[in-house]
Amino acid sequence: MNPVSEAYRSNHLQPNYIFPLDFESVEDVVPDSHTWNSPLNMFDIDESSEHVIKSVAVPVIDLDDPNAVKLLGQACETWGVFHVMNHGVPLNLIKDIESESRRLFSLPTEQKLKAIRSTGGVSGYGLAHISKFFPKKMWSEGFGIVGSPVEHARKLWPDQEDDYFRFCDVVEEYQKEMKKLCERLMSLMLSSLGINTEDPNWTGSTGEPKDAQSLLQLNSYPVCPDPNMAMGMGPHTDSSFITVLHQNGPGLHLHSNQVGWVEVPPLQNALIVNIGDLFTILSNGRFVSRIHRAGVNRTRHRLSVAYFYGPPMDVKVSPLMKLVDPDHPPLYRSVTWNEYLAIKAKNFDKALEMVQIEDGKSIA
Ligand SMILES: C=C1C[C@]23C[C@@]1(O)CC[C@H]2[C@@]12CCC[C@@](C)(C(=O)O1)[C@H]2[C@@H]3C(=O)O
Ligand SMILES: O=C(O)CCC(=O)C(=O)O
Ligand SMILES: [Fe+2]
Repeated sequence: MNPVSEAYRSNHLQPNYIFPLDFESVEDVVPDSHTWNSPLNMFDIDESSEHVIKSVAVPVIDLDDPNAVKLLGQACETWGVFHVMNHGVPLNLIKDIESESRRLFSLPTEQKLKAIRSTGGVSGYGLAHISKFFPKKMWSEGFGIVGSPVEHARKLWPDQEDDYFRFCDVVEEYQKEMKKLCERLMSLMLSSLGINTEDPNWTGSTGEPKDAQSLLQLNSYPVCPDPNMAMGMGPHTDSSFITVLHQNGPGLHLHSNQVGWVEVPPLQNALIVNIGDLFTILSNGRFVSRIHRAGVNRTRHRLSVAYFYGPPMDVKVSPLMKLVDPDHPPLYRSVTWNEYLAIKAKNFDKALEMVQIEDGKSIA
């Protein structure tokens, strides 16, 4: 038996939605399992606009601009997505994480499957978690890294010490820079809401400062013989406070009820920032977590690197007191990131509604 089918077979206890397509064996048609030609009917998106992608410029914010705080606030309230320039992340590090990611996804399928994510796990190789909500599979593969990349690298490059160390060094440096950037962005965005936080750490019930949690997600979208029939990553909102994204080519689309699908092209030297559901809760609905998706293309292997930044897992997130008054009652109940992920794992596109307060009560 070929080693790839053997790996799939020996992992038969894994739910099917974790396994990406074996892209090495794809010829010139999109298999039925990956053909997205039926209406999805999620997030109440008008599916007649599915293939119409408009180019409307999303905000570009220069962190060196003296008006950055005000501009960030406006972008978060209207778009929920923006490009950020002068972000302080070394540009050669962004190139390096992209090439490490390319090296990882270029490994033989058999090797990548050695680092397959466990059921219910977050770290390792596999299809994005949201895959289980869609009737068809997504044209992508992903790799999640929480904390140290060492265990993964050992499985991926067991006998190549140089490859192993290079991957770990770049991932660790990128995680460090992303954490710094996210702390800075969070503080600027909170300032735009009139909240001043000197200390980016979170204080739990014990009074001990706690560190934010994060996940580094490498996404790969192999070339596709019929891009109009396939979907790289289905429509979703992120759960984080914020997500910082690097993409090596066009493919990110965001959705607005007024405009429909909008292309977010890569901008040189910029990173993309996305507001996640937990920031919508924290800001009492002022900041928008925008529905987005990733398309695929015929000629270019697209890569994206997403850094999800959120609160410590056991810290409750609720609308900030300063944003709540008789005219602005709390719109959401308090939840930890873990609780919210569990609600999202069951209710997906309805998760934010489930923690909404109506008449003083929430549904979930
Ligand atoms: C912490 C998390 C955010 C995430 C769900 C998860 O538990 C682990 C994977 C994350 C990720 C990465 C790819 C896109 C995404 C929507 C998905 O399917 O898995 C996000 C999730 C999210 O933001 O909800
Ligand atoms: O690849 C992209 O452009 C989008 C990826 C994404 O939305 C995610 O990882 O949450
Ligand atoms: Fe996303």
